[in-house]
Amino acid sequence: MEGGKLDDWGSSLAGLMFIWATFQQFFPQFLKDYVQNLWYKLLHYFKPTMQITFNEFSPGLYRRSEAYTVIESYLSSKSAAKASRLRAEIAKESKPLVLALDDHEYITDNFHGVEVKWYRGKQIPERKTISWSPHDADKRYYILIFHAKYRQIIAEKYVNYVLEEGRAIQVRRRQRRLYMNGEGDEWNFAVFDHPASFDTFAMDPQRKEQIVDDLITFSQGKEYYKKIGKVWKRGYLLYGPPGTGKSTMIVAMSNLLGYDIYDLELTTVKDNAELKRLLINTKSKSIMVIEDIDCSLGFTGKRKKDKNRKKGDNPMGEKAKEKEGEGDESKVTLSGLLNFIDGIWSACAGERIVVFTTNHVDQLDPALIRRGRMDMHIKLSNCTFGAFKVLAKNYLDIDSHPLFEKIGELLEVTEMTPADVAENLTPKKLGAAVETCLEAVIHALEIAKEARRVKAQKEEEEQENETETESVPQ
Ligand SMILES: Nc1ncnc2c1ncn2[C@@H]1O[C@H](COP(=O)(O)OP(=O)(O)OP(=O)(O)O)[C@@H](O)[C@H]1O
Ligand SMILES: [Mg+2]
Repeated sequence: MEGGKLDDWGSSLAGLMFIWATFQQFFPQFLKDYVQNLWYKLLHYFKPTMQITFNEFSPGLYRRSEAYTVIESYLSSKSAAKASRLRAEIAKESKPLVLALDDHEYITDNFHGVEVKWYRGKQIPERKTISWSPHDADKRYYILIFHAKYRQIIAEKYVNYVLEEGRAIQVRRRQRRLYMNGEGDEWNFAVFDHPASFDTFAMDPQRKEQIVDDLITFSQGKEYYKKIGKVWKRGYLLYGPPGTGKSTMIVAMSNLLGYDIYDLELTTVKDNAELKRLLINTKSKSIMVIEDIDCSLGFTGKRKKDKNRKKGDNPMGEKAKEKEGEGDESKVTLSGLLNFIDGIWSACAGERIVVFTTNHVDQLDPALIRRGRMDMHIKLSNCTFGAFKVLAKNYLDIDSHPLFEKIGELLEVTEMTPADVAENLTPKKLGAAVETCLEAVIHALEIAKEARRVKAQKEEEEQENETETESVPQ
């Protein structure tokens, strides 16, 4: 038989098989098995196809198979455009419906020019008694059908591609979680839906772009990290005065990459062993956050080389020293924390970001923030004119205004955090005019400018007094 004819026959048979699959539930099991076997033999004779089945439940396992759920997510992204019968599901509260392939339906997909077919089947077990076991429920499966000559590319590359894409879709759709450590080595979590994003984050646009690029490069760097032999993780140190957006940026990072956040409260961690157990209990695609690292804990033990430090030479600053005196609330040591960040155990869940925040970067032990541990140091500063424009767009939906010039001038000579500017931009009455909000910012900036002038004058006077006292002979 000619190749083309053979293919036509094969396609017709494949079509018949799908019709059979739709009605098979009305026939006894032995007949179903027999017909199915015959079908595949005939199909293979006319068109040398291959197929891979992915079952919903693997024998002996009560959980749905991961491959099945990942394939389901992948196919749902294709189904809306290609399949004719769809199921509608709600993936996340207040999010649009997800359309997925219906039972006994198939769609085609294309991978580098190779056409494959996916079929979603359902097996209905013969029920004699009522049962709650998932093993006795309808069992579904996906069959991937392709021409035998593409065996290598499909089995080796396409299947992996589908699994990776499917996982990425799952991450985008899932509800983000904010984990907190409580008693012992358990994490408690809350579902997390914070709207902060890099689009609305106020900072110098170029620096912002660098940070976003860095994060995206990291999240797509699986192969790169493997190639250079490094654990797939990256550290960011966010530092700057209170109210400059450190915590907000962490949320923006999580929303950008779809990662969960683990907010680690070091002061409640008993010792290094507990810290290690907490680490093991985390999942990948996450951001591990330690806020205010400078006052998170007083280290009761130090790394060997630290033993020679003089008393009072505590690397973690005054607050840490106070804590050290408070007894043995937490016995986590600096070396315990360093191990946590990049010891052998840190590799237990790849694709992880570690973020430290601090208001006093100069008080941190250099070992803690050296490159390799904290790869990118991000300084968050008082509001610049560029940052103000982002806030004005967020809060008042304006790109320009005659009052902008005055605000720009004032921002150059005085300091105000983005948090304060944002508060002044917030309309205090429903329907408040844009001018009123901008004038509130100008007013606040003028007060800050005056306060700064008075402070500078006072300092100058004090200095003059000191100089005079020094020059008066005793
Ligand atoms: N750069 C910014 N862009 C947009 N909003 C900001 C920015 N900085 C601060 N804000 C606003 O100010 C509020 C306080 O900011 P945030 O809590 O992120 O500051 P922080 O640097 O973490 O302060 P702290 O050091 O006190 O923890 C946020 O709710 C946010 O709305
Ligand atoms: Mg904060």
